[in-house]
Order: sequence, then structure tokens, then C-alpha cells
Amino acid sequence: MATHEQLESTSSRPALDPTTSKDVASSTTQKAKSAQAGVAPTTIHIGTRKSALAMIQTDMVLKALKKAHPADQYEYEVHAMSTMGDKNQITALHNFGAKSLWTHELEAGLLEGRLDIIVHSLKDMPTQLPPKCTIGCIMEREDPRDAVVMKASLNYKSLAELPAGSVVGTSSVRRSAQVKRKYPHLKFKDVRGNVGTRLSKLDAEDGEYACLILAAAGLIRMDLGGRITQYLDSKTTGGGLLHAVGQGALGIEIREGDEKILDVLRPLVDHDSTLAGTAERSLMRTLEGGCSVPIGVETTWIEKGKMLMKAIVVSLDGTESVEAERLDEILTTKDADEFGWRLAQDLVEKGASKILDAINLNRQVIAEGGGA
Ligand SMILES: NCc1[nH]cc(CCC(=O)O)c1CC(=O)O
Repeated sequence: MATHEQLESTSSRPALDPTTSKDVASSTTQKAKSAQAGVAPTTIHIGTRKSALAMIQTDMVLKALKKAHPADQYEYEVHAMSTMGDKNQITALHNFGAKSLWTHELEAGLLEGRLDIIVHSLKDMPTQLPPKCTIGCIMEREDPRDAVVMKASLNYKSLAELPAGSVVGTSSVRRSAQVKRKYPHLKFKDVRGNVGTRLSKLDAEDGEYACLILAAAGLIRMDLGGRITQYLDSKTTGGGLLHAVGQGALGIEIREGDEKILDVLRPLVDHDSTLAGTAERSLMRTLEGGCSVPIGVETTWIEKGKMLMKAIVVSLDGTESVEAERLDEILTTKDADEFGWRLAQDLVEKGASKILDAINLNRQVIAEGGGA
């Protein structure tokens, strides 16, 4: 497998480069190994973005793969790339067309056969993947909730304690629009960059933010869970918040119909997380009509096979919202897909289209905050 130094050594390359010295090096190792074992191991090429969180998540996948296939029949090579989205930190997110910005270059590598799998935060995957690309695996979900991280020098813990005019850092309209409804006296400001950058902006002595709202999952995976001062979910006293579709789950993208890779990934699939992810993505796909919108969800299992899903669509300024929830038996991905579609219809019947049309008219595309 590729070591950290090897990954770092790829960092100066602008994008996916098929002819890396790493490939040559690994084919030598492969030869040496196959000489011993008599069978050449298959190399699985893993694509990922290069942010710290993306690298940690890729490492989790790598560990899970090695555990699932202890017999040395596979070798793994990680190809870390900075995507266009990572490089273009200056242009406001909503000026970009779509979420696919984050993944386009990796998908090109997948389709050209230079990569076999791409590790993503499921949340960052567009609901419509490019032709011939598909989700091969959704792994067990980490805590899907959003969380408040208070500036280190402040003694507050929760949003409710913040004085009027305090600045909450988030680039996600889903988050700001929902929180604004409950805390109209707070101010909201974009905060860009990866999780580490955002935290240093928060803690800077002359920094303008009192707190950030981030996905708990990312913080926990980066060993920063200790910074969380409040978890936000539908039950949070004083201001519930529904999380992003797919938040906290890892999605592995593959070439459609790649049975070999599906076999490799099968042991990593988490059944319940797959059903929840499928239902949430179906809801989003039904509502968005080609454009991302501030949709929050919360999916819980009331008992084995019984899914409760809450969803909210919020106007950009947080003044209007439509909420719905559904409870049903969900045993297969087909059930999950239909369930998400039904809940989307419920939202539309309650008037979600008015909010969605206004957003589409605005031609604003709401991204989930960028830079994992
Ligand atoms: N938008 C970037 C992004 N994509 C995935 C995560 C966190 C991990 C996850 O949700 O799975 C984050 C950071 C955040 O929103 O705080």
C-alpha cells in the first residue's frame, strides 16, 4: 500500500496523473510478492480528496478492506488529489454550479480505469452521479448530528447562551436557515476551508466567530470530538436542527457493474446505514430538481426494520419552512427509495414547492459548506 510519504509526494501534482512513479514502485513490490505466493495480488486503486478528513476516512476504508481480506490477495494504492473545489477557495460556493465540483476529477479517473473506488463523505456526493458511476457501498454511519464548537476562549456551551449579535460560522444554508428560525438575534457568516482551517479562524484572538456549526462525524473522526460543546438534533431544547442528507456516512463510488469490486466491498456494507442513506438521497433527489436546496433530515430506527424519517425544507432567510415525517417498515433499498420519494411528496403537498421554486428562481445553489 501507499505510505503517507508517497501520498505527500503526489501533492504537487495538480490532478490525477496516470503515470506516477508510485505505480512503478508498486508493480515491483507486486512482483516480489507474487514470486513468494505464486499468485499476483490485484491492486485496488483508491481515489480520495486530499483534505485531512478525507485522508482519515480513506484510511478507515483501507483498514476495513485489509481486515475483510486478510489473505493478501489484494494490494491497495491510495491516490490523493486536490480537486477543483479544494483549489478554488476564494470563489463563493454558490457561484459554482453543482456539488459535482468536488468529485468530477476523481470520477474521470474511475471511468478511465486509473481508480477502482473513490472514498467520499456520502453527504458530498451529488444525488445524480455521472453515467456509469454508482455507489458500491455505504459503510456504517458515524454520529450524523450537527454540533456546536464554541470559541476556545468563551465559556458558553450552547447556542441559547450566546448574546445577541454573536456570529455563528457556517457556510451551509441548511444550518443557518434552521438556526435563524430559533435564534433570530444571532448573526451568521460564511466560514470556508477545511475543518482545521475553520477551527483556527474560530479560535483566532481577533476572530469574529463565537462558534461554528460542523458535522459531529468529521470532528470525531479527526479526534476533535472533545471540542463539541453542544449536539444539535430535532430534540435539542431551544432549537432543533435536522442534519444533511447522508451526513456522517461514507459512500464508496465505483464503476457501474464492476462485480469484482462489489465483491471486494461487500463486507464493508452496513445494511441500516445503506437503507437510511438511500431513503435520504431519494428524498433529496425528488425535491431538488437538479439543484441543491436547504433540506434537513433525521432518520432513526424505532425498532429493527422500522424507519422514522423527519425532514424539513427551509427558505434561505429561515422565515419559511415546511416539515414532514413518516414511519414505515423498510427492509430493502427499494423500500428505502420509495419511502424517501413519499416523504418528498408529503413535503410538496405541504407547500415545499413554493420555497424550492423561490430558491431556484434565485439561481442560488446551496452547497454544504465545502472543504471537508
Ligand atoms: N461539507 C464538508 C464536509 N463533508 C463531510 C463532512 C463531515 C463528515 C460527514 O458529514 O460525513 C464535512 C464537514 C462538515 O460539514 O462539518
